[in-house]
Amino acid sequence: MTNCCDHDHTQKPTPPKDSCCASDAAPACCDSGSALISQISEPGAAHAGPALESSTLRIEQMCCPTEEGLIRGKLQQLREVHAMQFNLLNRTLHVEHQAGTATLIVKAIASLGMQAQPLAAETRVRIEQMDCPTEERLITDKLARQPGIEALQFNLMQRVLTIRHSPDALEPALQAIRELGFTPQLEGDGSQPVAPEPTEKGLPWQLIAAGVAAFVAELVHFTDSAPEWVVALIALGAILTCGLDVYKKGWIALKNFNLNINALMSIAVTGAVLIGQWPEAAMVMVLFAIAERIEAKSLDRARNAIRGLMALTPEQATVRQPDGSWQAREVTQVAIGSVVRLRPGERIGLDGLVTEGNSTVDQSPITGESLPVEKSVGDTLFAGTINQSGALEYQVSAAASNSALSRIIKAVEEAQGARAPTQRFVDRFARIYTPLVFLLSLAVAVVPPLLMNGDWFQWVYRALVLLVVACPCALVISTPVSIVSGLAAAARKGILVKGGVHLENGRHITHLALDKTGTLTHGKPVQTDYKALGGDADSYRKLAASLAARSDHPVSLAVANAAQEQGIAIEDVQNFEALPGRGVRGVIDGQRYQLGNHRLLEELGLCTPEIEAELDELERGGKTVILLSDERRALALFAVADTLKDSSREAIVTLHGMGIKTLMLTGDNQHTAQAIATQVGIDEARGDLLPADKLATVEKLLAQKGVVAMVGDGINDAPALARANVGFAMAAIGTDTAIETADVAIMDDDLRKIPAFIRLSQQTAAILKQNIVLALGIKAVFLGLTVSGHATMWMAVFADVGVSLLVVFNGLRLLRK
Ligand SMILES: Nc1ncnc2c1ncn2[C@@H]1O[C@H](COP(=O)(O)OP(=O)(O)OP(=O)(O)O)[C@@H](O)[C@H]1O
Ligand SMILES: [Cu+]
Repeated sequence: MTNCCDHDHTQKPTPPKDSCCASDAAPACCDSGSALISQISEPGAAHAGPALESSTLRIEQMCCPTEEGLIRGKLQQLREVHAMQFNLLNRTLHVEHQAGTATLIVKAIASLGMQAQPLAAETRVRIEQMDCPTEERLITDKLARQPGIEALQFNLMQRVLTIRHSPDALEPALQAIRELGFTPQLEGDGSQPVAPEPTEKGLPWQLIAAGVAAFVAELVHFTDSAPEWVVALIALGAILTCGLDVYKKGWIALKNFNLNINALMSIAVTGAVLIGQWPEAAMVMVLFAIAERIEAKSLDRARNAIRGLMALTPEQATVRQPDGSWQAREVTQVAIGSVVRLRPGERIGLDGLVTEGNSTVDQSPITGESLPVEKSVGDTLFAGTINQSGALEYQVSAAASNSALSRIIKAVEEAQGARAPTQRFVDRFARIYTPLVFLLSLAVAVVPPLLMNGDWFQWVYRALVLLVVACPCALVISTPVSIVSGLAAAARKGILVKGGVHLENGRHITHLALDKTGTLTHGKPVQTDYKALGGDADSYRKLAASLAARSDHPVSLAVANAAQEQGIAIEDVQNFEALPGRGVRGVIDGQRYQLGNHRLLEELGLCTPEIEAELDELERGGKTVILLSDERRALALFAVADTLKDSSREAIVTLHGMGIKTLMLTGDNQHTAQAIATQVGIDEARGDLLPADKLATVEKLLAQKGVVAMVGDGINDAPALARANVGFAMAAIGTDTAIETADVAIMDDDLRKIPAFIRLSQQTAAILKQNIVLALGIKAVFLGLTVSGHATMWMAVFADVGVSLLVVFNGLRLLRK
């Protein structure tokens, strides 16, 4: 049988080749700065009760922001739509909406003359009773036979099952889950923080009473102070007090031909009763119940490590009322656009833009970087961070459920659901292991008495002990606990890892390709040289500034800023166009001008040897040069220089120490690229690359059997990032594109987080290995002890519990890394 959970759930989006925004011949609407993915959310609907569903629609005709605007406007009018996320690169739209309203949305889009094809609906179902891997197996088997179910993704940590299904397959699936004795609940808005419910498994008094009863039964039996039927009665009381639930679950599993721990325990305890071992049966059941409880408790700790971040946002914010007074409001009730006041030292409740005041903010809860960041009018604030010295006022830019922090938490929780390779291995192993041990114990019970004249009682007893040993719980739980702890530890450092796979792959990285602008450098170049190539220097400067002011490319920004500082007024530009990888062009006063790099000048056929010599000298100094030209000749040149981040050098040294080869990929020219590469100590520099060339370079490295990671800013590097084995996005905080497209999002712009991530990946791998060896080793020892008759049943339960706890605590160690 093919199990739908064996798929790799972390497939990267591969952008279609003909996408208009990724190709070099991009239309004017697709300047390099325009985000390919954007998100909105309706403030009011964020905490409304009804169950939500999310659908991914593919809209072929949607390839430019204009169509996005159209659809956005239309869907915003629908009350059923809660949030939408456009991905122009893949031409998909991800909508969160009220359950069952997908067709309504498709119709609304059709009314705009566009066809929306539902890829699949995704529903998050919370199943409180699902907290052991064995239950997951039960559900997988049952649902795999249902039509219309495309994929299942279990997150045992959150007890959430995400079902990808065709629109009408949800109800039958829920019904099937109910038949297994579970109560599925449709999850509301997944981004809303839900207080984790405490795990209650049989009230403690029941456990205590059962424990006392089991102990008394053992005592009475041992001292022979009452007839055997009294012992049996007390033991039965103990078994029923704490074991009914186990029997119920065990029965459901058996009915579905599944041997989970509950089924094994039920058989073992029943078997012990049948051969008259009453006190032992009671003891085993009590120990098992206690073990389950402890294990659930420690799993809660891992489960809450992420939610703990959520606790960072205060519940209230001080909001300005229409009459100008200030009042404390629940953050979930604050609408986008409201103005909020912050006292010094106060935690920030919502994302927003500063409208008044100056202060510093401790952003470490999100970025892991404790150095305070200066904030003044126009700067972005993030929910969960801490205002320090001054008072601030800010305008709310996102609903509480859609803040950067909420999205980070949501992404990490989703990452937990995706199976890491080790976990897939362990799951497959457990699937063979349990039936195998079950068969072995059958053989142990039957073969020696029949063929070797063994004692029936003795061998049946040994077989029952084996059944207890057969429980794979410790093995199965060890992996997710370690991975989740690793993900949480990373999140605390400001590294958002989008799946256990990446955490496992990180340590294998052999090559790291780095983007230059904004990754190695600050991405804020400053104009250093200006030279008119004959003619009117002042008017050329004005023309260049007018063109540059229209672009948000860092090189243009540098030229525009320099002009502004010198008080140069800018002129109107018609037919403005961005030429990706080259520059910009437009018409001023009826004359066409271009402002761009050497490549552009060559393509226009306006380059001369004199210009080339000029360029050569500036570029060797690590400067980037762009030229202003009209239809006939180059008019002026502008050189800008970017500064290296202090952290870049250190990060590269550490990476080299780890044996990783570094390679710089940039759209800038080869000379500048080489100059900067030498400054930071990078192995190799490749310049003059168009976005498609970056992708090709990554592919070439992949073909050479390297494990290639790429780090970039996630906008024009998106295709290369997606193609690399591990794609890192820098400075991801606040940009949806980066969080969406990257495998690993670095919240601030500190390159040293990459070696930190690799180290964490190594530590996680070590702990995974230890756990598997521990779990299997102790089982093997017990297998031997049992068959040779040295182990009792309660010792087996004890060992089983012991290993489970051991691997869980070993996994939780990662939280402290
Ligand atoms: N809008 C623009 N304004 C001015 N120059 C531009 C513009 N777009 C591209 N250029 C020129 O083309 C070169 C390549 O641009 P591209 O955006 O591909 O890479 P980059 O951002 O400079 O570098 P990196 O690839 O490291 O991010 C730039 O260095 C710049 O000289
Ligand atoms: Cu040239």
